[in-house]
Amino acid sequence: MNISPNLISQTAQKDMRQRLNDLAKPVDGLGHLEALAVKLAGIEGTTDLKLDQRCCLQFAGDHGIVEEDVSATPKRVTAQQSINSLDHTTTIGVLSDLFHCDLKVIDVGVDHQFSDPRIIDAKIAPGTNNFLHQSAMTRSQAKQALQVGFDQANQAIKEGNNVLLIGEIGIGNTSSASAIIAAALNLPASEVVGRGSNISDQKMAHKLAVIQEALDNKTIDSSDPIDILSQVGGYEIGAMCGAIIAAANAGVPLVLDGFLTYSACILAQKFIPDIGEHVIASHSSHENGTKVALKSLGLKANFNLDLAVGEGSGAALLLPWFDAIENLLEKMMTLQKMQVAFAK
Ligand SMILES: O=C(O)c1ccc[n+]([C@@H]2O[C@H](COP(=O)([O-])O)[C@@H](O)[C@H]2O)c1
Ligand SMILES: Cc1cc2nc[nH]c2cc1C
Repeated sequence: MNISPNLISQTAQKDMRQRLNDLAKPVDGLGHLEALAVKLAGIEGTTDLKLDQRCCLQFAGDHGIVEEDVSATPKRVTAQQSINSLDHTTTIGVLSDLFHCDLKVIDVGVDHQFSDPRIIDAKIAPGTNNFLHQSAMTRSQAKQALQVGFDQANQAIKEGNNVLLIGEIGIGNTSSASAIIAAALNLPASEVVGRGSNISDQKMAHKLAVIQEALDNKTIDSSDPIDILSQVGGYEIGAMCGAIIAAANAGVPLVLDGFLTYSACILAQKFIPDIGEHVIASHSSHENGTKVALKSLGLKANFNLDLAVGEGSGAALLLPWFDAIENLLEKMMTLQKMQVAFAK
């Protein structure tokens, strides 16, 4: 996995501001859509944005920490929803159809032997170890997880996709993501642990205690993303981190989804400190640690619907905004043609 992020083009950003200012509307009239268009221009290095070939990479993995009763959901849902996504009956399955986005499901670490050939088999192990008592995975497995995501993203780009979305399915993974963010940012678990797939107050107190105990029992090098990933991570989270790095290298916009994708991006930030410049945030997740994670990445979410689904579903909901940007740039009348100049 080589790490050589494409430079963000300030020229393309400046040209995009100019192009937006010349559209038949008040200056800054398109508000946040304009900021999004400028960011996309910087990533792609052109004002001639290409946003029509989209692919969501949904990475799937199981988590040993579920033995500690930290989730509301049975573990087998990871495997079930992986198949359901391919049948287009999950949230991302429906939304990816609706918004013209290809969807790939990649098994990086599900505790199930799939016989469905539509699942991309990149299984490293049948789930992580319980990180309360052991390392979640070895350093070598952590590197493999990064490589899986890196390769899958590069493959999707090679196939002609000009926008990548990342998502996941992994029962128990909000525990892992919280521990990753706490370890990476040197924060107590209480600042990042949340309700995940909607646990009760009682279970929430227990989950918090489990994650804090796990962190207290480990010595994690907060500057080393492989150490963090191997001690408390998840295979699908590592893969998402690899996908983020590949997209940044290629200058292809990658849309983050919710909390799990933030944890992957915080790992990617250890490799590429300005990674927030290279990725697009979609929504602001319902999960507790959202604010602190997005702040650390220097990212502002574009919308907040209090989503807590994951799968890439929130990222897909940003796609109509991309359609809007592409169409407005292409079809709108210009002030120049109208011979309109604004009064100073
Ligand atoms: O994307 C989010 O922000 C998000 C927030 C809460 C839960 N989830 C989803 O719920 C699952 C993890 O929840 P849990 O309680 O099992 O840790 C996992 O499959 C995620 O996709 C996702
Ligand atoms: C049904 C269900 C679907 C999910 N998708 C992502 N996480 C999930 C958790 C549950 C419970």
